[in-house]
Amino acid sequence: MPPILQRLQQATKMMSRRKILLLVLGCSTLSLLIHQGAQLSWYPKLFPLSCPPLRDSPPRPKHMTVAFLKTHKTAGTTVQNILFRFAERHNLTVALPHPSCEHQFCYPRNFSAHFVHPATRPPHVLASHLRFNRAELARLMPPGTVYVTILREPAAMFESLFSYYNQYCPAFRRVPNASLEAFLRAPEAYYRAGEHFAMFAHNTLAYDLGGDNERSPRDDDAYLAGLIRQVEEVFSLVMIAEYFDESLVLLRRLLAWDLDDVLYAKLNARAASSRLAAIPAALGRAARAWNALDAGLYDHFNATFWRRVARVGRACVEREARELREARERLLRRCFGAQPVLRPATQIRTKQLQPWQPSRKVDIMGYDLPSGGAGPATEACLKLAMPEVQYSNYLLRKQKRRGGVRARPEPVLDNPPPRPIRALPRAPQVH
Ligand SMILES: Nc1ncnc2c1ncn2[C@@H]1O[C@H](COP(=O)(O)OS(=O)(=O)O)[C@@H](OP(=O)(O)O)[C@H]1O
Repeated sequence: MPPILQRLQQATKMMSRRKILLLVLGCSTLSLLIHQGAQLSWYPKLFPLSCPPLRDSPPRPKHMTVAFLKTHKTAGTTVQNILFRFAERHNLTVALPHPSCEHQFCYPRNFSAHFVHPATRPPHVLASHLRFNRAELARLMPPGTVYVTILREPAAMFESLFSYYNQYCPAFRRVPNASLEAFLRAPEAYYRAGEHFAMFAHNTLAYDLGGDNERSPRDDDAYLAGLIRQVEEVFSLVMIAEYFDESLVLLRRLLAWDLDDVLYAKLNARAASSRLAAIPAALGRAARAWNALDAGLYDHFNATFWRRVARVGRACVEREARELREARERLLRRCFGAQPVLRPATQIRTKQLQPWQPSRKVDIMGYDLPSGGAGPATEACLKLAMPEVQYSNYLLRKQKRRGGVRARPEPVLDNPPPRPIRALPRAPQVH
């Protein structure tokens, strides 16, 4: 072979060896990245890949006293269910409303410790609807109680309130064709401050937090600032419904709980047919303008939420949220079958799992146990999907038995609330 051809052949061999070498190098780097859990993340390399250790030295025990302010239509029932199950697993006492308050602490009245059933005092955990009253809660809850609440984007929240309370709230009932658009075009035409359940139609978050829902930040921005300050003084964590899993990561870190302690099934969700698929931008703006106090609260606490996430490490929070979602999916499959689906109450055979229905026009969904609920994990699965009304009744019965007050007559409240919102679930229609 002529020398020029020999040199060419050698050069080609060198090239392919270099290519192979490069290929091997590339593959091993990729597999290293995947095995380290970096998973080609979009986060800049500055963020830590693992979370800072949760447990301090000496290890912090799980925090056992929690007061959760359950605001309306903000995913609060799902959080309440997490807390109820935690309380049961750890043999804690849950504060529950006196029967004449229904399943809420005599909402919409200002909370009073008198609304708490005596068999559920002194409590470790409180998670039922109430209108916040700092002094009365401090009187009820043990020192060191951690206060937590949750907010939701005001336009989405208002759409949910409008649909859910359509038959209860006179301001909504007056609107022709139950049209959210008509209401938001001229809210003053339908709304009367001070009438029964008016708080469901105007700045519900501010009302639940103990504020004056008729104040407008446009006329009085100091009021909003003062309300924010009060919330910050009391609440160690304000969760955000849109970032539910991230909120649970912060919650479990705050309370030194395990990730398993905050697994959940989504509760109290409306069927797709009972909700607006998307809120048009103009409607969203109108909802925020009408609920300007709530919008101000949400914007502030949404910003502080993300600052807090950044302090823990955004990549770390996202990673834990991902772990939580994976564990939650496994749990749902174990409990509700290979393809766990939310179903309307009419398709739920297990009575204890039928969610309360606010009206014939709104479908609230729930889970059902497969094959009539046979299997070892049944009890835990039942509780995981148990709606608020059934779970509150169950806990009250259990705690009364524990306290030995079964035979005693219920103490009567001198001034019970006007009308309960939640009675028993609507009976399912048989097809
Ligand atoms: N995990 C999670 N993440 C995001 N959103 C969730 C979650 N769980 C419940 N939801 C939604 O929260 C709405 C029900 O809120 P509440 O349980 O607080 O309602 S209530 O005031 O107790 O009646 C209800 O909203 P709408 O469906 O828009 O009405 C639920 O779908």
